[in-house]
This record gives sequence, structure tokens and C-alpha cells, in this order.
Amino acid sequence: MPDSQILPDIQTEADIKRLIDTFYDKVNADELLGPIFNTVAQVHWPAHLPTMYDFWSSLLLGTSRYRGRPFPKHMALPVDITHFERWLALFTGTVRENFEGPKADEACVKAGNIARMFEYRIRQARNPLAIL
Ligand code: HEM
Repeated sequence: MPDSQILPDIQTEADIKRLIDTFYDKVNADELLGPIFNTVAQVHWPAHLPTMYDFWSSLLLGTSRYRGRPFPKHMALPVDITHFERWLALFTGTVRENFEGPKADEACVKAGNIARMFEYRIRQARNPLAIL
């Protein structure tokens, strides 16, 4: 029998919040990423989660609420391509399990582009001659 479950697209602030809360629940439970957030960076979740709602609301709903510069906050983290691949797998998995439609696709594309850009910039900063 075909799977006839129809998922909503990402359309409202409540959708963004559900996406982000579900995603960071997975991050917290993840043996690779959980310690980076909780032990290395000691993230203060009550402040971090609203920042991430603003970030994704800006990217997907065009609200312009996020005014920060995220990349520098990642520069000093002990992460490499394995962490970014896991981050992206958890993020796209969360999107696909809960939403479908053009905004859900856009979320996955934007997350992938940013994750690849962060990973590349961190790698280059550590070893600028690596491309030679
Ligand atoms: C290896 C993967 C990643 C790890 C371990 C990671 C970890 C972190 C940590 C620990 C912070 C908190 C920094 C702080 O408040 O001092 C943070 C902030 C943030 N991250 Fe990531 N991150 C990852 C990938 C990404 C990606 C791919 C994106 C975007 C698609 C992203 C977007 C952000 C944003 C917007 C902030 C908030 C920056 C601010 O405070 O303005 N992160 N991340």
C-alpha cells in the first residue's frame, strides 16, 4: 500500500520552532555532536534556541530577525567534515520526517550550502596551503 501520509510544508513561526526544537533534541542525543554543544561550547540553550528560531525564520520566512554573523562562532570549535556531515544528516532527516514541500526543500538546500561553506572555510583557515 502506498504511504499516503501528507506532511505540511514549513509555513509559520510555529513550524520553525518545531523544526528547530526537534533538530536540537537529536543534536543533544547525538554522541558526536552532543559533546561539542554541551561540553566544549557549553551552549546556553534558553538563549541559543531563540537565536536559531530567528536565523531560520529569516532564511525561510524572510523576517530578517537574525542580525548576527554565525561563521566566527564556529571557527574555534573542534569540528571537521564528519561533524558537518552528521549535522546535515540530522537536519535534513528532521525536515523530511516532519515537512514536505518547497520550503522544506529550500531548508535542506540552504542548510547544505551553509554547512559546506563553514566546513570549507574552517579547513582553509587551518591549512591555507591545502589547495595547492
Ligand atoms: C559541525 C556542525 C556545527 C556545530 C558543532 C555547531 C555548533 C554551534 C555552537 C556551539 C554554537 C553556539 C556558539 C555560541 O553561542 O557561542 C552555534 C551557533 C550557531 N550556529 Fe552552529 N554549528 C554547526 C553547524 C551550523 C550550520 C551548518 C549552521 C547554518 C546552517 C549553523 C548556524 C548557527 C547559527 C546561526 C548560530 C548562532 C550564532 C549567533 O549567536 O549569532 N551552525 N553553532
